[in-house]
Amino acid sequence: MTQHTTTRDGLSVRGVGKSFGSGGRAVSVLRDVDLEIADGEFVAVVGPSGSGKSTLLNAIAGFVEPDDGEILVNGEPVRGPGPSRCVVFQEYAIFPWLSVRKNIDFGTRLRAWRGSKQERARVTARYLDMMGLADFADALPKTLSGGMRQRVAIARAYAVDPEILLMDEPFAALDAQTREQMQEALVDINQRERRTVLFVTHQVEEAIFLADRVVVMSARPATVQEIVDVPWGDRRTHEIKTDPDFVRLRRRIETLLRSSAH
Ligand SMILES: Nc1ncnc2c1ncn2[C@@H]1O[C@H](COP(=O)(O)OP(=O)(O)OP(=O)(O)O)[C@@H](O)[C@H]1O
Repeated sequence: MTQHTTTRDGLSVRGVGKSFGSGGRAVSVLRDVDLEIADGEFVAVVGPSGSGKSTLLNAIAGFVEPDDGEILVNGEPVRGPGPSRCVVFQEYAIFPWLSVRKNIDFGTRLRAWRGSKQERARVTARYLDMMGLADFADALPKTLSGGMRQRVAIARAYAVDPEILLMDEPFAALDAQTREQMQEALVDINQRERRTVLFVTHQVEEAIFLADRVVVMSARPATVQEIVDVPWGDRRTHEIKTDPDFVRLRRRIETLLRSSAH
């Protein structure tokens, strides 16, 4: 990857390309992907199935090394996984042997914590409360529903306080009703603790409901087809999903996706 000297808050993805395999079997997955996400912005990524959304997220996380281009977090090139980025996966990536409280407390341990033990306990209690987990603080993950486990994963990710939160279809395994509750919980925590978030989803409705901007990827090799602004700021309750402006935006993005899938 080429070196870059620009320093800027947030995430810069510049000219990123990635292929898997070699020779005649090489599959080009990402091509010339450019994306700038400002500090504190919530950006959703949608695209046809198999287009490379997870590959882009994994490249930003540092799990996948791009062949071309560069990725910068606050001006620092990404060279592998690191504490500036924290990933929330579809599967519940929380420690099964730790209680809910200890899982979240682990998040506060991961940051370069300078406060006292009592302060750390207060921070953990705040995240337990924010994600509606206070009554389950001493429970083990196996005793919780899928939605509650994802609440723990999200609370822990916010407690880690990385520069960027990367969420890869975190609600895909949940039933429709739980998914809506989780969307609201995420809106709520993010309105209180504004973070830089990149959120990959299949659902256009979810993307518009959560994000400040929606990045529409093309079919493979994926590139950024269009970036759509979502104009309703913090006005995000489920009623908005039936608002004519919401429906219009959803249809527009769905049409873009249909036109790019081949
Ligand atoms: N490590 C890998 N080795 C080989 N091929 C891979 C690897 N990771 C991803 N791919 C391929 O890259 C393509 C894009 O995959 P990716 O998971 O990034 O797409 P996606 O848009 O997130 O898919 P979906 O919408 O189905 O979740 C797929 O064809 C996949 O098989």
